[in-house]
Amino acid sequence: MEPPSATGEEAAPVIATRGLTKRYRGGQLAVDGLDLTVPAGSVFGFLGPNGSGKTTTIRMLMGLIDPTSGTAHVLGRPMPGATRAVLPEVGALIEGPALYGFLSGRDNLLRYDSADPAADPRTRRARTAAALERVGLAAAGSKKARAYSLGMKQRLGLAAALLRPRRLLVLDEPTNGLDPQGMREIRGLIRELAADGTTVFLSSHLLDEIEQVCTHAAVMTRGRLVVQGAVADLSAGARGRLAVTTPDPADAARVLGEQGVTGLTVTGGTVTGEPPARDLAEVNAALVAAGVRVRGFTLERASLEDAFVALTGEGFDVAG
Ligand SMILES: Nc1ncnc2c1ncn2[C@@H]1O[C@H](COP(=O)(O)OP(=O)(O)OP(=O)(O)O)[C@@H](O)[C@H]1O
Repeated sequence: MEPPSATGEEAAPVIATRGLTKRYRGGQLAVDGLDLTVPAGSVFGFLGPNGSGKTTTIRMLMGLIDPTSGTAHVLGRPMPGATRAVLPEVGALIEGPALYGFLSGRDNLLRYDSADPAADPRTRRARTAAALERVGLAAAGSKKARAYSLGMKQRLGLAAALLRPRRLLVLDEPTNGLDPQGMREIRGLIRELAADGTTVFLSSHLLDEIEQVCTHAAVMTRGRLVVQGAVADLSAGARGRLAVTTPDPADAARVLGEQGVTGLTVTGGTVTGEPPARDLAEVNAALVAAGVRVRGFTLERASLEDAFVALTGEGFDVAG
C-alpha cells in the first residue's frame, strides 16, 4: 500500500476489488462483478443475508480461492498473487477458530504462533500473554479450550489474529452464535482495535450490529453490491419516519393521509408514517388547522435498514 501523500490526499484503500466475480464449479454465481473499496482506518461492515456471497468474497480476498474474473488488491498488493507477502499483515477470523480442546487457551495460542514461520520464537510467550490480556482472557488462559464458552472461543480466535501487529483484521461473522453480552464484548474489542488504527473488515447479516460498530458499510444481495459508503451517508440517503404524538390519533391519521403521508400506523397515542416530499411545517400546520392536538411532531432518524429498504424495495429479513 502507498503511504498517505503529503498533499493530504486520502490513503490508498486497504481493500479494492474491480469486477470481482466467482462462479463455482456447479455453475453457482456467488459473487458478481464486485467493486469494493475499503478505506484505511475504517471499520467496514460487509452486510448481506445468508448466501449473498460474503464468505466467498472474503475467501478470494485472503487468497484461499481464485476468482473466476476480476481483480482484488489487499494492502495494495494483488491477490491471490501476493498472498505470502500480504497474509502476515492480516489477522483473520474466518469460520470460527480451529482449537484443540485438550490444550489450554494459552497453549493453543503458543501452538498457533509456532506454526507461523514469520513469528519470532523469542517473543512468543510475551506476545501470547499480551494477546490474552487484550481480549480479556488472561485469567482463563490456563483453562482447557474445551471448557470455554462460545464467546471465549471467539475471543481466543481474535487473540490468535492479534499475536502480531496487523494492518488489517478480517472477521467473518465474529458475533455469530453469541449471546447479547458476548456480542457486546466482541463489539467493544473491535472498537478498541479500530481506535489503535487497525482497519477492520467484518461481515455480518445483522444490520443493527453494523450500525453500532462500523464507520463504513457495503450491502450485498445475491452476489451483487447494492451500495457502499460511510454509514452516516447511507442512512442520510433515506428519510426517517414521521411520528406524531397526539390525544387525537384517529383524526391525526386521517389528516396525515390527506397530506400525503403513507404507510400510516397508529400505536396508542402515536401515529407514524413515511413523510411526503414537501415541507413538513405545512403538514404540521394542516394538523393544527384541523383541530388535532399535537404533543410531538418528529422525524425519526433514518436507520441503515430504512436505507436498505429504500434502495432495494425489500425488507432486510433473513433467517439465521
Ligand atoms: N464451495 C461452493 N460450491 C458451490 N457453491 C457454493 C460454494 N460455497 C458457497 N456456494 C454458494 O454461493 C453462494 C454464496 O455463498 P456464501 O457462503 O459466499 O454467502 P454468505 O453471504 O457468506 O452466506 P453465509 O453467511 O450463509 O455464509 C450461495 O448460494 C452458496 O450456496
